[in-house]
Amino acid sequence: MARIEEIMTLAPVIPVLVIHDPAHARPVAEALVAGGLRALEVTLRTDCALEVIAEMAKVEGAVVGAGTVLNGDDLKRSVDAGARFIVSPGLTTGVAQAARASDVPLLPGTANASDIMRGMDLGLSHFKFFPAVAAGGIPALKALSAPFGQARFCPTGGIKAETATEWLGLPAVLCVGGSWLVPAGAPDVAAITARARQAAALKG
Ligand SMILES: O=C(O)C(=O)C[C@H](O)[C@H](O)COP(=O)(O)O
Repeated sequence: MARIEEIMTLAPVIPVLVIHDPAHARPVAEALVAGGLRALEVTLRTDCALEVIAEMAKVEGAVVGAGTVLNGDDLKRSVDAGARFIVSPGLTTGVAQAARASDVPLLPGTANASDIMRGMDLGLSHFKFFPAVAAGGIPALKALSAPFGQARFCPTGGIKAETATEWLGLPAVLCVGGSWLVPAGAPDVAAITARARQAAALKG
């Protein structure tokens, strides 16, 4: 099993997190883990993201990764902060090589057949499908995954609690990603845990 597959199968949903205050890191991670979601994607969209990764990595049961990783430097900084997996909106040779050099599992974004073929050339078989809804939704991923029998996906982008089940029903889909679990602002930990619990119980 590819190591990224172990992360993709910890739970049906990977929360995509945009955290603006390092003080929110631990309560958010604890609330998500309490609800049954262990793989947490902290996007490098905020200035404090690396600090957030380091804080969340201290939470028991959390498997913290970095998202919005755009190049090898982002990747190395994320791994140094404690990221145990890497998510990228796209797929570049630079990011793939940096992931191999750091020996960290990579979930790179793909949106078409050429992206997937380039990933396969780089030895990858597990991909994010991004932006999932805007790139054609379920019909697009069904059609795309047909020629690539071994490929497995984490669709992300535009997926919500109400639509996740349908995506999870596709045989090539191991999990979905989404930002709906943790809305912006001061964290309401009870609400986050409730949403996480609901997400963790989703079945394909
Ligand atoms: O930041 C990144 O690395 C991305 O690739 C984008 C995120 O995964 C999506 O923006 C999440 O999508 P929503 O669940 O629709 O908010």
